[in-house]
Amino acid sequence: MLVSCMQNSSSRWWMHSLVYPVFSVYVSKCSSVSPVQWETAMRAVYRISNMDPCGVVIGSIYINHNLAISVSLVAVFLTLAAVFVKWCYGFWKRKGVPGPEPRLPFGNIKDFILKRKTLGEIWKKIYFDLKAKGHKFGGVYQMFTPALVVVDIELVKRILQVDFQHFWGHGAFINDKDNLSFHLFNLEGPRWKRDRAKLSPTFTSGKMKMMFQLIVSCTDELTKVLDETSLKNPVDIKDIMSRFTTDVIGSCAFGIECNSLKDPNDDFRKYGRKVTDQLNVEGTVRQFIPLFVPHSLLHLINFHCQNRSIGSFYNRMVKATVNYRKDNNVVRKDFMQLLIELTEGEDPLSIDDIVAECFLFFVAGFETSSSAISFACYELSQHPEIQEKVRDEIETTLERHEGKLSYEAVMEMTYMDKVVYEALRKYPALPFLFRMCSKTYTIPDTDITVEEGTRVFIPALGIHYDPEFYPDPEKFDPERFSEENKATRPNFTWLPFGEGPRICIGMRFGLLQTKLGLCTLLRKYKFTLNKKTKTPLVFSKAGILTSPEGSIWVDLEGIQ
Ligand code: HEM
Repeated sequence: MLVSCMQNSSSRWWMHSLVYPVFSVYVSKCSSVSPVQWETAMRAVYRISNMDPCGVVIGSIYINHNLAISVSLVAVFLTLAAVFVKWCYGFWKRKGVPGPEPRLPFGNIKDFILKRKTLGEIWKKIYFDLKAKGHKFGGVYQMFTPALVVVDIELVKRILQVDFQHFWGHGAFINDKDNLSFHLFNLEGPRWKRDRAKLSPTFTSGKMKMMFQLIVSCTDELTKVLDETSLKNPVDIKDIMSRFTTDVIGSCAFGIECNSLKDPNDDFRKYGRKVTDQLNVEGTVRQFIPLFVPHSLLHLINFHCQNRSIGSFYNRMVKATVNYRKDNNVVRKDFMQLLIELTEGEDPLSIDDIVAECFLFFVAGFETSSSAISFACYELSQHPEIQEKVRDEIETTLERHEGKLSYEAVMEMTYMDKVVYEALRKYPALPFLFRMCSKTYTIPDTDITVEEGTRVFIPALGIHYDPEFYPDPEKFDPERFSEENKATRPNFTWLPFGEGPRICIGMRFGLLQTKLGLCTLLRKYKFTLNKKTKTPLVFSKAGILTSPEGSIWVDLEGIQ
């Protein structure tokens, strides 16, 4: 049988490639025949069967012995890979956790990798699918890595707040050799706790009041630029507001006038865009690598989350400002001053810490606030009655304050608050929150454990569009945030700033600059949506932050 099979030319090379090497080792292991004796015997078989021991001929093609071995190795490798993938994708099933079926090789994020959906939209869909089946959480896979998606609001609260000691990090990558990565968002454990406690007093309402005039100075420039650009309608509101918030953060965190409103190509804006612009391929790829590549490997290759030119720019900028202020006894009412004070006294921050925090304030502060202003403009431009109402509120409030835009006046604009809160509900800058499990956790009322090192996602966008909490969720309705309506919803259902001990430390500042940007625009102009804006809005698939594809274009009409 063996010989007749070998004499059949089409099956011969398979016998040759697969059976010979495996069989020879097997026989020599299981019997007293040595490999050399087995080799000699096989050569005899080849001679009888007319086969060439260095290769075989199929039709007119000669296949070398080495190639045959390679093919067999590939076959073995593919079999092992298939077993491995099945085992990986069985992780949640083995634990009894429900979830959508993963697909090779992207797991559950294929549409994101292929740029068909944002990551926020993917977790939102999974949230609704799980909720429809009555599940409180579900297991998903980012490529091959298992992660948990939380649906139940009680469990959201536990993870973000009550059981925080099990989930106190974002699971970010920190490179010891890159001082830019040692900022609050990335830090975990005792170091995060220490820095958070040190930085929190920097963001009290007293400190916001202190910095208020610095922001107002930037609104003066915003007014000028709006006056110039309104002559050539339509206006790219996202671009102008990004330049405005860049100037605000530049002034408050770095103590410099960066003038990106005047000069869109200013260095500060240029580097800011390098970090956050979702069209910057290198920046986007660097953002995602730590999500998918094991951190041990990233340490090995000394991976930097930012291009090194960005690191040098911010290091140079902050160190020069700190030295200048120290040498010349300059004191300014801004974040930089408060940070410099933290380099003195007990357990001081180092200059590298300050560079990292300034960098974070900039990155976390300008894009998030400018997109909040832009999305609010998008909605207001389509709801003239709401636009009119908030404008009226600004005017009547300012009348009470002798026409002066003061901190107290802005704090009294409660309808403006509702408009901004509703815009942040519909368009949260970060459409999902994430935590890394730092200590094995048993999900309450189950025997399911979440292991240390598992990423947990809270689908904020899903929660914000859940009709159980926000009926008719697509509708822009600021009244959802009246005191009576807020009281009907559970806590942890409005998450644009996160929640729990890791809630956005700059929330007050972010809201303040958002409201001031809107005030400046609303006082001088009525605005409507220009048809250059894609409606319904399409979101950019490139990065993590919620950002419109293209931009938001409005037509401005001056108010006499
Ligand atoms: C509308 C504006 C803003 C939005 C929507 C926003 C949103 C967020 C979100 C969602 C988080 C993550 C919270 C979590 O994981 O639970 C966060 C964290 C953070 N944000 Fe903001 N942010 C804004 C403005 C700012 C500003 C202006 C600053 C600083 C000047 C800032 C500094 C930070 C910092 C330092 C963290 C990390 C906190 C920590 O991990 O302890 N943010 N922000």
